[in-house]
Amino acid sequence: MALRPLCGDLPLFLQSYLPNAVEKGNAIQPFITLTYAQSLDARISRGPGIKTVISHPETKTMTHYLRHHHDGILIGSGTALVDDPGLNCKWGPNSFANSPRPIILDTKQKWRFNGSKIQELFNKRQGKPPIVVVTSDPLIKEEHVEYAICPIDEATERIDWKKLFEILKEDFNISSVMVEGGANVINQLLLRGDIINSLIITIGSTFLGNSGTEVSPPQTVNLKDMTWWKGTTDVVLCARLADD
Ligand SMILES: NC(=O)C1=CN([C@@H]2O[C@H](COP(=O)(O)OP(=O)(O)OC[C@H]3O[C@@H](n4cnc5c(N)ncnc54)[C@H](O)[C@@H]3O)[C@@H](O)[C@H]2O)C=CC1
Ligand SMILES: Nc1nc(O)c(N)c(N[C@@H]2O[C@H](COP(=O)(O)O)[C@@H](O)[C@H]2O)n1
Repeated sequence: MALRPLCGDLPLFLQSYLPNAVEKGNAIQPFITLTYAQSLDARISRGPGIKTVISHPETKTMTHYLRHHHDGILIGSGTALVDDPGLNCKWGPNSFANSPRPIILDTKQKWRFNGSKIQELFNKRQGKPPIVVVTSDPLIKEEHVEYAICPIDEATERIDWKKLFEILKEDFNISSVMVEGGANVINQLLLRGDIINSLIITIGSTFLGNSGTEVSPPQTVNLKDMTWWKGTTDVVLCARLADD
C-alpha cells in the first residue's frame, strides 16, 4: 500500500537526530539510531508472535523517511521470524536506491532469506539483500545474502554490539544503522549510551495490555535533549541517552 505524504514539520523536527555526514565520515563506529513504536503501556506487540500495528499512517511514513536516512536497518531474529518484515524504504521515488541494507541478528541461524518478504522485495528491485549476523561460518549459505561473522562475548553469550557495528562499518561500508527491534534487542541497547546516538520512539494512543511484549530495560535509563512531536493519534519522542 502507498504511504501517506510525510507531514511537513517532521523533517525539521527530526533533523538533529539523523545521521550526520561529517560525523559519519570520521567515526570508526557507525551512527546508531534506536527507533520503535510502543503503546502507552510500553508494549511493542500484543503478545509473542503477534504482528501489531501501533503507528498511525503518518508516523509509518516517518519510519520510512528514517529508513531513507540510514545505510542499514537491524532487527533481532525474533522479529524476523515473527513479522517477516520487508525492511525497505517506500518513501521517495526509488525504493531500491533509498532502502537500507536489512541486517538480521541471527546467531542461532534460524531465519531464511529464501521465501521471505525481504527476498520478494529484492527480486522486485524494491529492497536490498540482507546481511545476516552469525558467530561462525554459516552452516547454510544462501544466494545474495552476505554474512557478518561477529565474535560472541563468552561471559554473556551475546555478540558484542560495539564490535558488530565496527564490522558493519569496516567490512560492509555501513556508516549508519537504524535499529528497529524487537524487545530483546531494544532492552539491551537502551543501556548503551556509548553506542546509541539517537532514540526516536513513536507512542501510539493505545494500551496493548499486560500480555503484550514489553520494552523495559533492566535498570533506570535517563534521557537528555528531549523533544516531542504531536500527530493525529501518536506522539514521537526524539532524545539521546544520558551518560549516567
Ligand atoms: N512496534 C515496534 O516498533 C516493533 C515491534 N517488534 C515486535 O517485537 C517482537 C519480537 O521481539 P523479541 O521476541 O524480543 O525478539 P528480537 O527481535 O529482539 O530478537 C531476539 C533474538 O535476537 C537475537 N539476539 C538479540 N540480541 C543478541 C545479542 N546481543 N547477541 C546475539 N544474539 C542476539 C537472539 O537470537 C534473540 O533470541 C515481535 O512481536 C515484533 O512484532 C519488533 C520490532 C519493532
Ligand atoms: N514504526 C513501526 N510501527 C509499528 O506499528 C510497527 N508494528 C513497527 N514494526 C516494525 O516494522 C517492521 C515491519 O516493517 P515492514 O513494514 O514490513 O517493512 C516490523 O518487523 C518491526 O520491526 N514499526
